[in-house]
Amino acid sequence: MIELEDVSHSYGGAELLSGISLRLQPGSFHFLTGPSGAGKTTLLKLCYAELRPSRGRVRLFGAELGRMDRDAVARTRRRIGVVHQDCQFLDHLPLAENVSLPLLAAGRDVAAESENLRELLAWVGLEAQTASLPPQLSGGERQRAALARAVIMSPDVILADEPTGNVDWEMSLRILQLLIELNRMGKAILVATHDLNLIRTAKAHVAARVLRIKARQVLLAGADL
Ligand SMILES: Nc1ncnc2c1ncn2[C@@H]1O[C@H](COP(=O)(O)OP(=O)(O)OP(=O)(O)O)[C@@H](O)[C@H]1O
Repeated sequence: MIELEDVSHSYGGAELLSGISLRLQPGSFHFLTGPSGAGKTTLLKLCYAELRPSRGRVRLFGAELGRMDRDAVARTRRRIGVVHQDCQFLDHLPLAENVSLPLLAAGRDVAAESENLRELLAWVGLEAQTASLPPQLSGGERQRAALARAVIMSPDVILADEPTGNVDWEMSLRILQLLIELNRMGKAILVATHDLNLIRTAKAHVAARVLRIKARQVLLAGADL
């Protein structure tokens, strides 16, 4: 679904990621870990074509990114749901409208999908907060809203950047459970996280691979994690 082949990325001439090869297949579950500043967010951005690599090839659903025009990239990105590290909501719009923004951006009839939206918000446990503005939400509520927004287009792949960054352990487990449910529906999941306890807990429930960024490379972590 998403394939990186010998990909490198530089910011301002300094190479951050070097010769990365990675393949996210349907139904796979990956964690991506590594020290702060190692390039986890950058790698996710390469996976959803927010960034183009300085070198190497990115293939999305079989099509080579370098050969896609802007429309094709936009269409392809709808198949990838992203949970951003800082959630990125529009603070003046109620939660339900924020979550349905991807539908609007794709030109879909939001009113016709209100039942799906209601079900999705119930699934993440936010049915009582639909009219709340983002600044009125707790960290855990924001993270679950970000997850709902990431999946509203029924993507095939979900990329989550520190989805449990600012929440307590109980809420981390709840968010993990939602990601595991999505994986059981057949979606490929990639979660960038610092939280090794979260990874260990997940591995008891799902066959997850752990990738670690070290010295500009991505390595498959051992079973000791
Ligand atoms: N647009 C940019 N221009 C220049 N440098 C950047 C840019 N984006 C990120 N960087 C730098 O690249 C490095 C990696 O950043 P990135 O956000 O990918 O790391 P990360 O592993 O996700 O970090 P964290 O765990 O702290 O979120 C950092 O040193 C950062 O300052």
